[in-house]
Amino acid sequence: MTTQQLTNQIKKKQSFLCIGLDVDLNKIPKYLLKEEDPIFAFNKAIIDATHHLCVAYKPNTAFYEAYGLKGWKALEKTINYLNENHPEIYTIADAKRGDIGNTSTMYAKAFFEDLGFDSVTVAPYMGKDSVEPFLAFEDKHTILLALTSNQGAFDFQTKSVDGIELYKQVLETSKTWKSSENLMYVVGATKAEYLANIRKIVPDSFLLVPGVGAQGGNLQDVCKYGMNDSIGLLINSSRGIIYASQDETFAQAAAKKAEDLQMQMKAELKRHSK
Ligand SMILES: O=C(O)c1cc(=O)[nH]c(=O)n1[C@@H]1O[C@H](COP(=O)(O)O)[C@@H](O)[C@H]1O
Repeated sequence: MTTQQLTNQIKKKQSFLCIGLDVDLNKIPKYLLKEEDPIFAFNKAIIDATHHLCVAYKPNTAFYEAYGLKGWKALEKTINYLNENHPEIYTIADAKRGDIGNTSTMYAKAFFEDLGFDSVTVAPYMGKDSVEPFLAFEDKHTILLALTSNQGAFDFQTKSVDGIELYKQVLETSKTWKSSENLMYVVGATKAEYLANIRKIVPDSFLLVPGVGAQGGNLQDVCKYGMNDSIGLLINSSRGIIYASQDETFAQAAAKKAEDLQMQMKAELKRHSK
């Protein structure tokens, strides 16, 4: 999917919500554990109840890999379900990969070709030749970690090297890489005050912003500092939506939480268009 198509969906749905499908078998309703594939049953119910309220889904692969072959099968069924039933929805494999070139190519094939995701999250630490293999895939996006939502972001990302903070160097340097038009960046919602400076470096790029909901990030602040002329934001919430209830009403409860965020996004879009 192109960024223009994504922006069109955002305008149509009045939403730039990304729902994180981070499925933990200890947190889903107990009665689903009787299903042959409880992870997929949970995801299907969440997708069926929320697809009109969001423009993207982001399964974090850790939550699937943790369950071995069964988990990976559930991930495959989830992406196939999305691509077959909701091709207009943007999909993110949150895998945080990145390695030497030939290995990165295999990671990229796994998520773009075999599973058919629109994008994958990638760590920038190993540099240009670890990221360019992902960028080489046409109409696919590489979402590079820039400034993450966690406390540990201050260990390295905000430290200065030659007088410039590392996350700024990631943004600046990555713009020089081959096919850099296929880049998006992760910026944590908990670091909204950094967004104004980030926008000076990457004014046009899409930003994936996790950390509203369970991690306490503020949607309005993210919009104030991070929205650009074509919106340019995907705001993710995982636990805050999918675990709204643990009984039979879980999917409707998730839809209610998603709707709360979508309404706030609609208000932000209205404010932005004035
Ligand atoms: O790349 C990510 O999506 C990510 C980056 C980051 O800086 N912080 C962050 O929380 N995430 C992911 O976003 C999701 C946040 O989940 P909740 O805190 O439950 O909304 C998890 O899948 C995290 O792995």
